[in-house]
Amino acid sequence: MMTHIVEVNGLTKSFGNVTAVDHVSFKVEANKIYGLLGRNGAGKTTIMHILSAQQFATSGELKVFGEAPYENSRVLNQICFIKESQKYPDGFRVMDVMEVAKSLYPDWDDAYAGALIADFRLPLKRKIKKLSRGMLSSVGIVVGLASRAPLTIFDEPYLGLDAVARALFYDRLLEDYAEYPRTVILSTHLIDEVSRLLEHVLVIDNGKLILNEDADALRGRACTVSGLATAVDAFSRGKEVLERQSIGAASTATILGFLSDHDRKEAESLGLEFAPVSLQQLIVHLTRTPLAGKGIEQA
Ligand SMILES: Nc1ncnc2c1ncn2[C@@H]1O[C@H](COP(=O)(O)OP(=O)(O)OP(=O)(O)O)[C@@H](O)[C@H]1O
Repeated sequence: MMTHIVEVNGLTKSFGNVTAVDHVSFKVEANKIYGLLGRNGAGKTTIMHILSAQQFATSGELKVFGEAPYENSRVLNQICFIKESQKYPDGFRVMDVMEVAKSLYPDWDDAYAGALIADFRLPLKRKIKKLSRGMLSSVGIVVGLASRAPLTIFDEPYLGLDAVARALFYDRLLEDYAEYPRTVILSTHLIDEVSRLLEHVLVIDNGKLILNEDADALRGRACTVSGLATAVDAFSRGKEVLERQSIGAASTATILGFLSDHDRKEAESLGLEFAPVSLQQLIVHLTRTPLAGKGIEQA
């Protein structure tokens, strides 16, 4: 049985002299929630456009549900792609979007869509053009969830969405996913907010895949130690320190790598305190360096 629903090998996409996606290889397993993370312009949207056959790769191999996705209805029927700036035909009302979605997605659940519309307080008869920015995002989220597509891709789906609506999205996604497992790829900058949802993390930086790891494993990948600067110094020696901050005699160091029992005992004896590093902090650390030698010339 096929468990990888996406297989990408050496995927590259260039726009003139900009390499938006640079030899990226990864696999996506069925029935998992993936976070596709990275800074602005990293190449996330381009990858999602290629997976959903909205753009051609310049080179590399791509299989989605075991096949090339281009003009392939067997594959495309199984993908729902929700983007932040979705355009709808003039005059479309919320109910028209739902009707079209119903005809597009074989696993669409009308009753569930209705419940979500009520949850997100969407006025069915209102024209899409008259919706607020946040309501427009909610329309996309309702379509993405109710499509129950085997591969559902959300690209920054919540521009303008308030905190209550975002929490509703996360809760509904988790509940429905538990009942109807499918693969979700979520691209977002709100990493802390979605952190509990993610089972696997792909981090793209400047077109390259720099991290492809199970989210739980990643959560244990770094920690901060704090205490007296001299003790932090002694403990950090020989370890990979991502960040160091000092205030007076007190210091904090963010250390990459798993700490052994021996390390923990040493830290205790030095009077140091541990704290976990959030996924967001870790990713910020991993992607914060400037692009050496590239400046802003790349455009
Ligand atoms: N149609 C295009 N023509 C030229 N350059 C493009 C085009 N689409 C994307 N790019 C460039 O490719 C790079 C990756 O863009 P992409 O939209 O994939 O990034 P992203 O990770 O989704 O960013 P963000 O988080 O800001 O949405 C950027 O440098 C962007 O300027």
